[in-house]
Amino acid sequence: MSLPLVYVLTTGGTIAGKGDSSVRPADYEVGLLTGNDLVQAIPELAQLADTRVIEIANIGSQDISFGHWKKLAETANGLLSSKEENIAGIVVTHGTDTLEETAYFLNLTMKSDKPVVLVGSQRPPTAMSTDGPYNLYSAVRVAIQPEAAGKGTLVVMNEQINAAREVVKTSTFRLEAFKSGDFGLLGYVDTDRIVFYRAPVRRHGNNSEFDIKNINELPTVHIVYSYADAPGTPIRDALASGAKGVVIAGAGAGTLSQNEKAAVAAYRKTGGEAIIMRSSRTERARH
Ligand SMILES: NC(=O)C[C@H](N)C(=O)O
Repeated sequence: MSLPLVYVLTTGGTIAGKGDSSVRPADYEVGLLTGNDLVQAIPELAQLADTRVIEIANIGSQDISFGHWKKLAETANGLLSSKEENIAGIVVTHGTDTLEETAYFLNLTMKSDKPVVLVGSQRPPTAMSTDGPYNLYSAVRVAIQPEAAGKGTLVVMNEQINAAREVVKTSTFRLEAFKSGDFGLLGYVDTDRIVFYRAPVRRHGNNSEFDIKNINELPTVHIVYSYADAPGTPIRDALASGAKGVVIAGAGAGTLSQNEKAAVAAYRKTGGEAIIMRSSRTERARH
């Protein structure tokens, strides 16, 4: 019997990093190992799946841009709808710093219910007790799991499965880096089985909001973080730079300082058309 086919799309990050010392897991450079290096370092994968690698980039995830997202989304959609190859699922390796943003972008643009699983690591493969290879092995296990289909883009790290719509990085260096706030994780990757406890019901997969083919650029939207007595300068500068929108992460339920309110009011008087949204910096804003 043939093994399920999984494409591994690689973008870089710590999971593809290299350091000089195995006992200093935070000292390394990202993006030095190729996609093939990552897969070949895990011979056990050959018993699980037929894995094929496509390198999208090899960079730190702070440098991921819209161009990478477009290429990732189009590549993944193309592969998943292929008539020639029966693909079980897709794994995307990624730096953890902005992994949640790429995961959410794919959640909004995938046109297939087959699993798309993002994975990264907190320690490079050269570190003692690296989490990279086991996270990647776990991600491939989830990508070939029939139950993982229809749950939107997933993030698998540290034996946990989270939904792209909800997950955020909550720790700079600890292995349990990703959490899904109020909603919690979707399931676990255990050694003997993969267990799901819940499924996201918001739009994704075949029913996702956007068609990437029609999107060639994203409007510039600045995010301004508010605090007590915050000046209005960042809001004024963002609007003066021609941004299409400004999202203010206000305090509490979205309150602004006097200076920020004045900056917004002054802009309104100019008749400018930028959209200004008040959001909240609290961790548990109304969803
Ligand atoms: N753990 C990581 O992958 C962090 C790294 N700076 C990145 O996001 O590329």
